[in-house]
Amino acid sequence: MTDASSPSVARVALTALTLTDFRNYAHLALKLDGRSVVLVGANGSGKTNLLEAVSFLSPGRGLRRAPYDTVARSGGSGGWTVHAELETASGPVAIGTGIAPDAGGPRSRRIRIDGEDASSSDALLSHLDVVWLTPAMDGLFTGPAGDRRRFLDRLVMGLDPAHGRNATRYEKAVRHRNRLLEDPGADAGWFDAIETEIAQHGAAIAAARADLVARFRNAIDAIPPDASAFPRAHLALDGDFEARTDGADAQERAETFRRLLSEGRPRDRAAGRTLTGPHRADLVVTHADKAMPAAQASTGEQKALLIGLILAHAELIADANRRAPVLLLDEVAAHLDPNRRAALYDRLERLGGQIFMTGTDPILFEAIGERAEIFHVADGRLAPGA
Ligand SMILES: Nc1ncnc2c1ncn2[C@@H]1O[C@H](COP(=O)(O)OP(=O)(O)OP(=O)(O)O)[C@@H](O)[C@H]1O
Repeated sequence: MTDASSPSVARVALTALTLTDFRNYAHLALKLDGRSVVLVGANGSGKTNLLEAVSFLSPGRGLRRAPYDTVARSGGSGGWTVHAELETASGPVAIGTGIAPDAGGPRSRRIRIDGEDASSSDALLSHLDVVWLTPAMDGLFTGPAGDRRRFLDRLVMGLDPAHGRNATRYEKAVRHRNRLLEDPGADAGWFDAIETEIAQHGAAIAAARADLVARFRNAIDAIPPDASAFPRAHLALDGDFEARTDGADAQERAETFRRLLSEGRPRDRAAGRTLTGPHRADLVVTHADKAMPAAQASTGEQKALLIGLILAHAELIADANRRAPVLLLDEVAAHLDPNRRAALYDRLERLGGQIFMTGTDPILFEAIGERAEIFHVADGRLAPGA
């Protein structure tokens, strides 16, 4: 794999972060020197909340998948803001997001870039990529397929910003068809129209996912098995639609999907929902070094696999976008023995991006040395030093 810290990979770093009424932060004005950031503090002090604020600098609902109104501080105005100054290869960029106190619902947030309103949060991807790993992802390999699909779609979005928009349109069209399935008077022409739309978006989604899986495999296979402190993961897609369209080109995929939908109307009507398509796919993760399903690995192995997967993904983004992502690692260091921690910090240094890391004990971060700024977090406030 290309060493992401080569000069042609740009670095993006937050140099300031300002929060108002975000979770347990009434007001935070943080100046950063651009190095990585370590947050040390007791449980419930606000470490994950700060990472979550940074995750809102990318499209979507952040690392907790929280409805936008729920991150507003209890007892605050009802609105919230996150503002960041970025140092990028093309100069400084100011990014802001948030909701107003009277936003009236959880569905949308405002995005501002250099003082101008952006029409979509996808615009953030022009300036930075944010990748995260949190304890909430620990059950990814054994939990519901929907979690793995969402995870996969985030991976895809790191390389293909249009994917999120496609997925939203696709899901909307599938919901529309599901309503038609429940309507005994629904006209065949209405089905034809919505199925054509579903097939177009669905084929694009399946193609983008298949492309990510293939690129991921190439990147993973380029790492010699004993060259990483973390196990290597292989990804594969599993699903009825995926199996029937494996290797097909875009037009064949869309045509096959449209036919499957059309033929499946009686079955789907009986089920009350659309039973074929990318919304039913699963992401299969394998421990490549042991040729074993990730779901069968031990708890510690699953965590190590997940770390390896996220690192490989961050490296893939750096390689593809020629820009190292900002990486948020929540409570990762605590799971590693000192050798693996040191290996992690070295690999992060090679990645070349700004990393935000959390932990309850400063000893976890001793091996980082001068590569990071350390802050102590207590009760929604930050102070320099551990
Ligand atoms: N909307 C909100 N308004 C005010 N406080 C909130 C809000 N949401 C969460 N909190 C508070 O934030 C605190 C949790 O912060 P956070 O999850 O960042 O902790 P942490 O430092 O990561 O802890 P841990 O080490 O346990 O993961 C809790 O005390 C919680 O009550």
